[in-house]
Amino acid sequence: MQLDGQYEKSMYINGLWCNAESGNQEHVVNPASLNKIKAFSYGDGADAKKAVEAAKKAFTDWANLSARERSKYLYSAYTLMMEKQEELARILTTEQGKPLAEARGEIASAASYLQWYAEEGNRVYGEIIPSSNKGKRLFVVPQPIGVVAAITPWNFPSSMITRKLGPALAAGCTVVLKPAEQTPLSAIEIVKIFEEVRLPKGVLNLVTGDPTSIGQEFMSNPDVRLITFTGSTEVGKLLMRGSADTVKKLSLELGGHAPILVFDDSDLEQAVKMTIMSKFRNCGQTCICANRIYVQHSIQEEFTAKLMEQLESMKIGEGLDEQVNIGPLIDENALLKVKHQYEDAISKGASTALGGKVYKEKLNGYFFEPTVLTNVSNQMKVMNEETFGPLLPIQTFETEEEVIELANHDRYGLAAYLFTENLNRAIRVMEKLEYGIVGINDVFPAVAEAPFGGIKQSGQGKEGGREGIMEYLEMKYVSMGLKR
Ligand SMILES: NC(=O)C1=CN([C@@H]2O[C@H](COP(=O)(O)OP(=O)(O)OC[C@H]3O[C@@H](n4cnc5c(N)ncnc54)[C@H](OP(=O)(O)O)[C@@H]3O)[C@@H](O)[C@H]2O)C=CC1
Ligand SMILES: O=C(O)CCCC(=O)O
Repeated sequence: MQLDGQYEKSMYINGLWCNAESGNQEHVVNPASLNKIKAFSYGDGADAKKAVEAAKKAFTDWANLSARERSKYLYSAYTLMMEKQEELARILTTEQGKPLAEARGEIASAASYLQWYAEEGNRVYGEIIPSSNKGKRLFVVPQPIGVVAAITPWNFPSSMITRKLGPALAAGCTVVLKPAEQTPLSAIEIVKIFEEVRLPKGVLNLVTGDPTSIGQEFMSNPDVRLITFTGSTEVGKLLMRGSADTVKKLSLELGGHAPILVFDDSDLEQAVKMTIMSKFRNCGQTCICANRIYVQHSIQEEFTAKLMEQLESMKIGEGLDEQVNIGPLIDENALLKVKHQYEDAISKGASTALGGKVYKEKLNGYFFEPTVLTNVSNQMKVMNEETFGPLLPIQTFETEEEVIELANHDRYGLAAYLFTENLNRAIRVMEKLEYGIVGINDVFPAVAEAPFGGIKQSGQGKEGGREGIMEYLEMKYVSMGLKR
């Protein structure tokens, strides 16, 4: 795809690229330069309805293929995606802003979900239950749930899509995808890959446009049997409420507010390095990003000094520049949210150890300096709300019990991390953390082969791993009377 400001037909319904029925269009904006890079179709509920009809029509044939046959399409899509890694990474960086090295990593990660589910689709087993009645046989038969509506965010415009498409298609479901309006280009490219591997028409459909109207159609249409969503907790709740009337299954990957616990018996070099990687990758816009850092009091000075030393060398700028390691935030609202949390913390007594300003040097985009706050307390917004930006607050603690309490005192429960070299402490603390994912001396838990997902207001359901495909399956129970 040439990012040349031209118009891109971005709706793919029943195997055909098309415009929105309304004829409306919007632009994709590069968050680093604020240049308009491409126009795309801005559809609504009417387009979503057509897409659901197409997905419904395609369902029976797709579900009736053998898992092996479905797997071939996924495996070919994986191979093609890896062949196009560089091209796709550049598109991703241009519309989303993350540094190119991270974008390349995201494409590889996105492809890995297609590869892994191409394999896992072949291992969807049923069950035979020993019956208490000699005259009966009891079975459980897994079957695809039906038409799936997938709503995805802008922070990982490729991998959040394939994390849903991989297991859904492998299970035998058909899909209508609605990507974020900031990043439709990566979604278009993924659909083109499936078109190129000749996925049967209607199995994968794409609608771009008005989230409220498209979301309304997904929620009210009885033919949509599952909504799988990654995004904010607020929209997740709205989808839950709106899906009540049609009693849909929901798989929700929502906000997070991850704590990092650094104990005095940790490998400090490793803890500092990984804290930086967790907090500043994707400019802090990752739902499992470290949001609050708790450092044991006795090592706080040394930890902060080492952290600052490493942060000084970070380069802010446009992600296509290979030297850059911090790109822009996605839009103005995201920038204002970070600024607001920073000002709130300062007004309540925090000190700025580094950064603190909107970054404008020769750049038009939504840049904020990597920022470190010390003298931080529980009353500050940054310790209570998801930041989604490059703001790193450090609070100290004295005891294990105290920091577990601080970490768990939250409405979110997605990911938490701890650094310690003490095996007993690692297990003890891990077991007490009320989170769906715990990283011990590790901040990169998201892999295709493991179940990713939150508890509390961070969502329900899992993506990745054996559990990930279960979201897309119904377990049909069969009770059979036996004649002898
Ligand atoms: N868990 C995660 O990975 C993510 C968490 N977030 C959190 O959410 C905050 C806000 O980000 P934002 O992009 O606004 O997140 P949203 O939850 O608004 O967006 C995520 C997806 O939901 C869609 N959407 C928005 N409103 C509706 C609706 N009424 N019905 C159906 N779909 C809808 C969006 O479409 P559209 O783009 O067209 O608005 C997008 O595709 C972030 O600052 C962050 O805290 C955000 C993104 C990802
Ligand atoms: O922000 C998310 O929802 C997923 C993180 C993906 C990753 O770590 O690669």
